[in-house]
Amino acid sequence: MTLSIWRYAHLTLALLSFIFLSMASITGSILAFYTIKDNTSPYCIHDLNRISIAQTLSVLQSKIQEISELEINEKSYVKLQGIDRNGEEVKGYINPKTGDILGKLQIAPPLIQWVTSLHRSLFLHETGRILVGINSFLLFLIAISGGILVLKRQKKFWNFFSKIKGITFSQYYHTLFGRFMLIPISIISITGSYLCMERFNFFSKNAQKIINYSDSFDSSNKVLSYKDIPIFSQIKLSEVRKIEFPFSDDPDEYFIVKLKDKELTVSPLTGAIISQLNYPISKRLATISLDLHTGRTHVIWAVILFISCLYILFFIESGFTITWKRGNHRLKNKYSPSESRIIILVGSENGSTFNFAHAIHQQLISQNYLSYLTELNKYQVFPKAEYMLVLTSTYGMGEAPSNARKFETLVRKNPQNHSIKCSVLGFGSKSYDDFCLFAENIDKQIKMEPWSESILDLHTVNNKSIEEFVEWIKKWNNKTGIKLYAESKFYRSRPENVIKMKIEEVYIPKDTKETFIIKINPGKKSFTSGDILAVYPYKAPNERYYSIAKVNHQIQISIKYYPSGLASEYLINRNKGDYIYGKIINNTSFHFPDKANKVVMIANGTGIGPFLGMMDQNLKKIKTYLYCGFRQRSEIVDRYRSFLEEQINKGNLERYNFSFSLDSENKYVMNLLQKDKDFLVHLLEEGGVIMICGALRMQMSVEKVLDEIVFENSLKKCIDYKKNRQILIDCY
Ligand SMILES: Cc1cc2nc3c(=O)[nH]c(=O)nc-3n(C[C@H](O)[C@H](O)[C@H](O)COP(=O)(O)O)c2cc1C
Repeated sequence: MTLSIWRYAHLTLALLSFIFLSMASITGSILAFYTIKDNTSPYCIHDLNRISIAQTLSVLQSKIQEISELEINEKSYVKLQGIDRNGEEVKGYINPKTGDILGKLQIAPPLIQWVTSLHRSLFLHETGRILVGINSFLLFLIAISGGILVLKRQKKFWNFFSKIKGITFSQYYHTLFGRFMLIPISIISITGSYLCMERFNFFSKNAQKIINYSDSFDSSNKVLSYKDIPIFSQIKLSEVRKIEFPFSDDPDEYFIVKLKDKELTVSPLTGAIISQLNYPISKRLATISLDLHTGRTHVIWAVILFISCLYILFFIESGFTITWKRGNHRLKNKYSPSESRIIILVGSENGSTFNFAHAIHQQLISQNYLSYLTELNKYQVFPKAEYMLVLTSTYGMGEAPSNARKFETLVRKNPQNHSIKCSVLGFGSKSYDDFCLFAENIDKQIKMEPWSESILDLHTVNNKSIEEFVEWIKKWNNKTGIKLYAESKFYRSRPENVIKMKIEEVYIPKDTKETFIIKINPGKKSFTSGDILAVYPYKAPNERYYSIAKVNHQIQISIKYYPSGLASEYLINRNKGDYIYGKIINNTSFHFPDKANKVVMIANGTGIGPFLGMMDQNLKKIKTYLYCGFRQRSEIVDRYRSFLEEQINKGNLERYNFSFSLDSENKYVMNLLQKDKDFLVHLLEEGGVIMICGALRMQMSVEKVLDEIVFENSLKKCIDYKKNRQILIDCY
């Protein structure tokens, strides 16, 4: 329960501030990078803590006639203003040990000034600063809630940095890096918030303490040399912010020495401290905050800040990936809970248990079982249920995942009115003491219900083991007589680059479903006719390849239906609006040759599929001819025919010839080729291209015919034309 509260808090805070945080991280990383560059500049003096004010001033005395100001900035650059021995103005960075001028004063480049303003106030002045302050604080809360989530995940405080168990890629790295970045990100956010509050005078600035010392001097006193002023020998340059020098020998003129924590007024005649102004603690904290927030004082810290900014961007990305994956298991059911015979109830925090449940549900639906899939929290009375499958993970100290917390109460409140065959499958990790404890608890509870008929003992799956899951499938199949796939390979995770694609149309002819057409929207994925679509039925790793056509920016596939074929059975049972998983494979060796003078397309059956797209894409109006063999005249052949007529009207196709092997004509595509042999021979001689798509047997017969007719007229054979890419083949 508490895990979820923190998770929602973490997510809500991230949602509230992610735009700001993205901007702040990008600008922050640029500023940190600039600071790193600045901190490694030759003006930067690293051992200021070894040089006293007196040493530097004594060295400068020999070179500079009059010093008006010496300033040491946060990057440890020593800046001097004065007049040299030739009466020229000096304004630049110096080496405090030698007194040499290192270079002229610099200001930040305009881009950095622009980025700084954006980072500090979003160009919105005071309002912007308030927004920045609020979001900094939100970042702090995100870091804290994230830290608590890690603690909850690792269970014990001393396990905070131990191995992370049982989670997905994004979660693993989100947690792993989150632990290390917790401290720097907390510091960035606290200091950012503090600087905002300080800017708006949240803290008292009156806590200044002024101490006056009496100073006795007589008018005969001369200005002391720097080394004789005791405080100058005591204070190191690392302590100094600025020294303002007296304008003349006037006894009312003093050195103003501004240090990190106080300001001293020092008499040049006696060397005595005339007054001391202690800065309020809030100002000192503001300086420390600025040092920590900007990394201006230490290059290593600036590097850590730079890395932290980049990690904040990573956390935003990975955090949203985790959330998206969790939300990606929204349920779409074909049947209602009241009519369904098989009820699958899922308890899952991070979605992996849903993947197993989906695999079962989809198989049941495609075998025409009335299956209903929902979360354990949506438990209700299922009047027609025969089977109930409960798949659930365990979290925390044997607690329920968040979508299963109400289940125990709901079961008590909603007794089923007839007997249901139940079985519970627990998902967990043996690295936790309470392995699958929640599944165990609900298994006991369900078994006690009078309506439940337990058909299997509780079965557990450690670390999402597919083998252990399949063991359960086998047992369940045996008990129920229902045949779910009982091989591990069906449940392995999908290969890379597989995307979800929406089905736009499933065209099943009324006369025979031997061949059907499916249209799919691949989203933004680019492709062309002749490419291949690998389809993954039930998200299983077994893939089935189809040559695709691009028609109206959609994938169009002509599919031969095999009643027990995994993929064709799966696809014929999809509906418009369903999603399938697939991968588009670029098949350059079978793209339309748009530089050829003429193209002949030879196909049989569904091999016509990619050619339909190629002619539709024939914008250059290359003379194209189609020869295609079918078994018999049918509705789908008529559909092809009307598409081809359209293409002829558009000028994309010159002509087409069909043959029907089971008709009275009893002709094959090879017969069509024989008839047009002169045309084909000329076409090849003139550099035209022949493309062949369809069954392997047809390919072999076509090649044989081509060899015969070509051999009569030239010395070349198919193999030679294949080599110079005048014959292109995609057969299966
Ligand atoms: C924070 C956290 C706590 C977990 N606690 C337990 C536990 O107490 N017992 C257990 O058997 N498994 C535990 N697991 C492992 C999960 O139950 C296991 O990885 C499961 O397959 C996740 O399923 P899901 O992705 O559907 O949520 C825990 C995992 C995480 C990340």
